[in-house]
Amino acid sequence: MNQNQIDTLAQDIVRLHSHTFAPCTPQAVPVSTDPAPIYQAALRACSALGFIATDAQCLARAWQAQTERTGSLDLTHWPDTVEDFGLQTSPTVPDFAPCPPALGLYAVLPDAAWVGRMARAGVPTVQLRYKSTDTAAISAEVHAAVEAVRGTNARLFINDHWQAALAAGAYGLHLGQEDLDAMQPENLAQIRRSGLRLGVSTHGYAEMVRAHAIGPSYIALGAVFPTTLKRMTTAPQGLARLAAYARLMRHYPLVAIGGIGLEQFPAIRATGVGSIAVVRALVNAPDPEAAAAALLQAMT
Ligand SMILES: Cc1ncc(COP(=O)(O)OP(=O)(O)O)c(N)n1
Ligand SMILES: Cc1ncsc1CCOP(=O)(O)O
Ligand SMILES: [Mg+2]
Repeated sequence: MNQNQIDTLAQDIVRLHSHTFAPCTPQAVPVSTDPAPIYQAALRACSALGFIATDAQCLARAWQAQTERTGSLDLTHWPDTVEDFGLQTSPTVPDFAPCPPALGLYAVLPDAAWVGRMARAGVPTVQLRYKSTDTAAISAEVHAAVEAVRGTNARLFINDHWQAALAAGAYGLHLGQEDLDAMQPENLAQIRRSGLRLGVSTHGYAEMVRAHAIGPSYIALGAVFPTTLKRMTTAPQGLARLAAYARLMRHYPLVAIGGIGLEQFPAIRATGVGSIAVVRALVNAPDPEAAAAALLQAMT
């Protein structure tokens, strides 16, 4: 295939998928040494469709693998098969304790008092997201959160503080990509052996590939919409990408997060994710219990 044919192929992929991923902010095409024409065309197309370099590279490999696996180039079929992303259907390492496939409404909360309040309001999955570097304060808040959900049906995940989560006997732990960077393989192995469930944040294809290699209990996908609560290094993913990610990661319990309120619930649910995580929709609500009831209703 010559350069003109590769360019035409790239344009065809963009033409067929730009309506799905619009609006797109084209990204620079990453330098690549892979000479395969499908890879080259897909790399250009995915960059034009707004995927950041690492994600465009993952997608280009997947387009190439999909074509080799099926024996034909189907430009209409956006890659959605884990094997085409170089992943096995079941991860080998370390494979964490399972959690239910649908975690339902997931409240991410700033302290143990909020955790108890939302657990008593019937929210099935709650997270203590207590930002502090004071080890004693962290330990006290995590223990208080574990106590706060006692007698309710809520599953409690602890954000960031894995040692405290282990010590307090929480249901699970949530880690982001930077948290994973700071972990030793032995730390992850210890968490897995303890039976603590692990949720991992992802913001695109490359991070999903990384998460899959760890084999977490669930995968969080975000930020779907702009959020004021966290400085994100990636652009909001939007509904179309969320749907594509949800198709690829369908074997995992999935959690959508970021800028989601009651109004967005139907569209998010339609992507197939079994859980929606919110912060402001609950903690900024004039009546958080009433807001929880409405969000719970929208989850069913
Ligand atoms: C359910 C869920 N998804 C994503 C996050 C974000 O985690 P992380 O990227 O580590 O950022 P911080 O929350 O630690 O600021 C989350 N907490 N929960
Ligand atoms: C912690 C976190 N991680 C990704 S978005 C986010 C904050 C979500 O808050 P909100 O639901 O208020 O947008
Ligand atoms: Mg974190």
